[in-house]
Amino acid sequence: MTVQFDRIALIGIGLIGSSIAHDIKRLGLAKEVVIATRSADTLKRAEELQLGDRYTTSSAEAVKDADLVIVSVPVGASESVAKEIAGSLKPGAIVTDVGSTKASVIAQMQPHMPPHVHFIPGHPLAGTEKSGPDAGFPGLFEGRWCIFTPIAGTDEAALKRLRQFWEALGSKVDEMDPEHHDKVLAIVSHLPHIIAYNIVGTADDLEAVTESEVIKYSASGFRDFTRLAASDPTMWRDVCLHNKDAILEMLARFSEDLAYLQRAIRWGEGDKIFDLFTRTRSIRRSIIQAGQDVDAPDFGRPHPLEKNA
Ligand SMILES: NC(=O)C1=CN([C@@H]2O[C@H](COP(=O)(O)OP(=O)(O)OC[C@H]3O[C@@H](n4cnc5c(N)ncnc54)[C@H](O)[C@@H]3O)[C@@H](O)[C@H]2O)C=CC1
Ligand SMILES: O=C(O)C(=O)Cc1ccc(O)cc1
Repeated sequence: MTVQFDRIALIGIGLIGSSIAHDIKRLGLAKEVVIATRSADTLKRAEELQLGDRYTTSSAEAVKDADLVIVSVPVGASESVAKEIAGSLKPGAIVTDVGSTKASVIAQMQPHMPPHVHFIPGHPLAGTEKSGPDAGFPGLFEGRWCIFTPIAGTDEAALKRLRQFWEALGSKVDEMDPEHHDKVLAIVSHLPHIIAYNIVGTADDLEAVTESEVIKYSASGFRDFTRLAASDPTMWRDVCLHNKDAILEMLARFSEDLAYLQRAIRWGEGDKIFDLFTRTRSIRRSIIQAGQDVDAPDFGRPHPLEKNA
């Protein structure tokens, strides 16, 4: 693989930042990688893992002379990072992010971006329930989508360079309007996590009644929920607060549909229950037919390249 950038700055070095760092190194995509994160302990760990070439707790310091800046922090920290780096960005630099919500990240970052940089919001649809620099691994983005939500008038050459970067990591790149992205992700990613947090919380509340039965007899259905519900609380709190409207809209529909199912169960309406379950069963089949990898992490199993998979 050829070097694509002289200097890449990674702001935030958790699961996503460190996975990107592994791939940049593995594929030789940059001459130099500078890593910045807020906490000195996390930075020390990134250095021990040899994820980059230079390390600093100052995001402003890290972005100096960087051609590509990738912000991989919880979405609620986007504005503070944008403010911190704004004055140090190199003219012509590409600034991107990996946040799970897009309209809010744009609202937080865009006003601070100087006119001489190319700000291109992005979101790789790949991850796990783990967090921190030890959680990252090479190949996380292989075969997965990365969605860009570009701002109107974005320089085509900058878009192409960023697309080539993600493609080098093995991703398939798509473009979407940020509001549309947020609605789609609300139903396919944010609601499943919220439902998982909720059901595991309910089971935990019941535990006082059932003593240790919840854990002892937890079959695979419940175990799948516990994986999602083990995801990073800061990251997911921020997703909930920063995609509020789309999540509330999807939760309202979900509650209505749950009430329908609840009523069908109450009145013994087996046909209604059977019809719904038959329709949903075919969804997984159509995902497989569409060539999507149901064994990928988003479908509940460890990624084959993940440590301790
Ligand atoms: N975890 C996942 O599966 C996925 C996460 N994302 C998005 O990627 C972003 C990062 O998530 P993860 O890597 O999973 O989180 P993480 O919790 O593993 O890492 C977050 C990193 O950001 C740093 N950080 C927090 N606030 C900061 C600040 N103000 N300045 C500098 N560094 C700061 C933390 O020290 C840590 O290094 C989030 O926006 C998340 O929505 C996107 C796709 C998948
Ligand atoms: O671990 C899982 O199942 C995920 O769904 C990972 C994930 C979390 C957040 C994202 O924005 C994208 C992917």
